[in-house]
Amino acid sequence: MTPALGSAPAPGPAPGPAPGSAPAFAAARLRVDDLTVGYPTPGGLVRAVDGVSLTVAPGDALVLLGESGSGKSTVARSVLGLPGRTARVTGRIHLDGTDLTALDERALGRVRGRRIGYLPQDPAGALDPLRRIGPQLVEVLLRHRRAANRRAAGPAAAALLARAGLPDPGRIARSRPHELSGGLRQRAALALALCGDPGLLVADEPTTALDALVQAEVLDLLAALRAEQGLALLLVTHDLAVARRVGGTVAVMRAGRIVETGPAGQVLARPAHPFTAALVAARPGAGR
Ligand SMILES: Nc1ncnc2c1ncn2[C@@H]1O[C@H](COP(=O)(O)OP(=O)(O)OP(=O)(O)O)[C@@H](O)[C@H]1O
Repeated sequence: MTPALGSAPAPGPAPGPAPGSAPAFAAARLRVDDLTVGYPTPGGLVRAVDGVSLTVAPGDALVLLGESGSGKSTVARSVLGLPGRTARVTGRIHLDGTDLTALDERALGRVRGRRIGYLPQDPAGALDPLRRIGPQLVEVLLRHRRAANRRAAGPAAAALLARAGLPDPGRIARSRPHELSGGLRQRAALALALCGDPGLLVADEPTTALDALVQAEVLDLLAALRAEQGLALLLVTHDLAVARRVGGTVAVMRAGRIVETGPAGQVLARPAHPFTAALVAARPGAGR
């Protein structure tokens, strides 16, 4: 991970220079510059994201860490080109040099799924509950032209399930989502997210619904995909233990801004910003 860029500091005591706040990495897979997202409400414009800049290089991870309502998911949804119909968005989002903010909805649709994979918290949001897993994967593989025909797509789907760490891919392919445990379902959702062979995976609280052991397995799988395939990972979490396990760079968000950014071990062990220190103090042990 390149050092991510921090945004303007939040109100409060000056934290000093944030660890790792170096210039943007030229070869960043994802580069977000001065992103601001507002939503009109009867009471005025709510600024969900306020001047966020960050980079994620191939094989690296950036964890957006913060409490509920700090704007993490809005950053993730904006990268996916889905900030919401009423959103007022300014700033730039570049993926491998392409300015996503300049694309129309049709072109963005091609980027989503193919160049950016999405792993939601709840696999039910990704998987059709009525259909078997295998045909769902086959359909997406064909749509993304990752398989020449249905006959070739079957083995490709099985390979994806294996790549997502699923034992006995044949059985999983024949299963419907409700027949699987939560951990297996999340891995199947990951296989679906990988169908387009994306360079970037956006994962929003991907392990929050899982028990600790399965959570660790899924996070380790994401680490393996980064290491082995150069997948870039943008992961949203409110959980310090998750941020610690993912490693890479942590960007701490508060009230729409990044208040501190740097290597996970450093930020969580020796927070420079009082807000990060308070987060760490509230969860003793999670940062270590
Ligand atoms: N479509 C929308 N319309 C109006 N306000 C929105 C919309 N989406 C998000 N917000 C507001 O933006 C702020 C940030 O929300 P966001 O979901 O990004 O936070 P978060 O850090 O991901 O929190 P959580 O973990 O609870 O989802 C909140 O105040 C939220 O109410």
